[in-house]
Amino acid sequence: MSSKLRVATRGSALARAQTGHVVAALVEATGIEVETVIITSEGDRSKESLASLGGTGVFASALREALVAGDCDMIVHSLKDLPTARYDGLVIGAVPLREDPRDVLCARDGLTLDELPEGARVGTGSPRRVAQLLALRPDLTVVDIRGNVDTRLGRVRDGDLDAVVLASAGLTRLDRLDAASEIFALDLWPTAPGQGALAIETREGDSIPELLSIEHPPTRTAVLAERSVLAALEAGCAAPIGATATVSGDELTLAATVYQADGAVELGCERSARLLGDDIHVASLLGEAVARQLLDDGAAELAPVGPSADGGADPTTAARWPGGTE
Ligand SMILES: NCc1[nH]cc(CCC(=O)O)c1CC(=O)O
Repeated sequence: MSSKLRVATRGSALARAQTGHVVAALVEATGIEVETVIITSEGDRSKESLASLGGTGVFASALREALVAGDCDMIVHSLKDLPTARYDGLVIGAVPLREDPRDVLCARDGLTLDELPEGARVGTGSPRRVAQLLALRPDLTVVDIRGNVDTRLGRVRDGDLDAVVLASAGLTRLDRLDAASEIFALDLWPTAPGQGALAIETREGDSIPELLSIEHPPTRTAVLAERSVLAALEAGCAAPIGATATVSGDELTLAATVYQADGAVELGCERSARLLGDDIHVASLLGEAVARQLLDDGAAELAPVGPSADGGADPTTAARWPGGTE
């Protein structure tokens, strides 16, 4: 690799902030020179729903094409937005220490979920968050919203919504965690596989030793277990699934929950495994075991997951499951 690294990112404030943190850490640890390249994708430009743009990966594909073409050496992604399927010729070159994986409520007047008035309007574009909100507060009016973090917070500030649900990690990276009025505990409110974590994607076969300085193996192991559930359920980033894994000593624990779209029914499964050398292998096996248990318990009947879910082409599935994303 040349002595200068070119790091690509989406242009949103959140993407630029998280890339800035990665670049600062790389420079501080290794002294290497880093250039940041901003790439605008169809997902950033379009106001269409993400499902109509092709769903999973609309943000990642323009960046990945640039990486494959050699226009940059690495990409900084939000791990939860990265499709689980392998992309030919690319690998996850580093996974840094994860930020807080929890979701938060950002409500007017500092209100908590319990304190929101009956029928309050709460914005989110994520089917998981819709189901979680309705499971706890079936009376709420959930409003499908898109846009960056600032736009979403603006709709509460302007009085158009009573609250929005956002990731703590994104707010922290934008220095806006002050907008949070309640933090949801993970055992009550598991979040998206990979939430709070970043993925540094590189070309397979490239050697970039500087990345070792920001790699955090327990985070890689945990997010791999979470993503392995998603992959084994054959679900995408828009599926109403929460998954949370933690590494404590040599023990990996994974809890996953699949929701019915309206939050009226949910299925959970939690398992642990000992990490004995090949962490990556253990993590993917644990994810598969949890997914198999969820399918045995009827996950495919609750949500469009598993081999019978064909990506929304079935009109009954599409009707049950409005497009959206995390
Ligand atoms: N798809 C949007 C997105 N992708 C990553 C984050 C937050 C940061 C993270 O989870 O790493 C967000 C915003 C949100 O969900 O509130």
